[in-house]
Amino acid sequence: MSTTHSLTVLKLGGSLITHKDQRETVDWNSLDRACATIGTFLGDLPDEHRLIIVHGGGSFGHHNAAEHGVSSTEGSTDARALTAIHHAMGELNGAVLGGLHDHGIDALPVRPLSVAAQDGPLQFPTASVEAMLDEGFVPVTHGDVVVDDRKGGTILSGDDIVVSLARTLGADRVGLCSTVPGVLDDDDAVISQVDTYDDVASVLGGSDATDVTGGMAHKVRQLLALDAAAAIFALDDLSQFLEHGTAGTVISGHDEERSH
Ligand SMILES: Nc1ncnc2c1ncn2[C@@H]1O[C@H](COP(=O)(O)OP(=O)(O)OP(=O)(O)O)[C@@H](O)[C@H]1O
Ligand SMILES: C=C(C)CCOP(=O)(O)O
Repeated sequence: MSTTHSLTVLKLGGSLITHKDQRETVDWNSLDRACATIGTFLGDLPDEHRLIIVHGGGSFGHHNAAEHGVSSTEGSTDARALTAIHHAMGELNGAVLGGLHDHGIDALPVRPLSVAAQDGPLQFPTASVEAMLDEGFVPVTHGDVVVDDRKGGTILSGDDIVVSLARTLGADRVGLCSTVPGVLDDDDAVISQVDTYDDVASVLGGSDATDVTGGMAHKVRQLLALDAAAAIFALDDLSQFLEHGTAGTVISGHDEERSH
């Protein structure tokens, strides 16, 4: 892909676009607000700016995966169960695509189970994503089931896909939009910058809701392993992130040793 294009990888968190504590329930209001904000931004964009959207599982993926005992570390060889989890993620992907289309965004689905493999490191081929970007589409991919070396199928977090795509395609901006305004300290104040995992290890937890991929601690670990600066923020700051590339908590630096 030509390096003259600026690329943003944005994750819409499952906590944001679903009611994570209610099985398979889309948060239509938040989803529509996010899509409207993205639509406004893309409407103002010069042609050379490109966007990839990744979404999480929320009450679609995590509930299904937990019921079947599948997580990012616990695999299953039950094809019916793995298909059910993948199917639930497809329903949520359809809702996200619909919301984006409603706001004039030329979004197309990319289903990870069909293209990715967890063979030690994640293998996520990008030919289809790059072709979509080249043709002016917005690829929309998501956390999913992935076939994992010697484990059957495990759960691939959208956060891992963000990092993989950002690294492979050399993203300029990386953002995770969730329900929290950033990484919070013990007093619930937003920590503006994180440079090492140890800086924030004591305040990091999982997710308040059912979550099989590790919640906030996993996000920070993953983003620290990325060369590009990344941001974690809430919906109110989505517009600022899209326009300026920073919002909420900025995670910077290549803290690879501590990120594994
Ligand atoms: N120090 C912290 N600061 C902010 N949130 C934290 C912290 N520690 C744990 N959390 C939890 O992390 C959650 C966000 O992670 P979660 O994985 O639910 O987000 P998401 O990406 O929107 O959802 P999904 O994983 O379904 O895509 C918050 O709702 C909060 O419960
Ligand atoms: C639980 C499934 C299937 C996807 C998890 O993706 P995440 O919500 O980004 O961690």
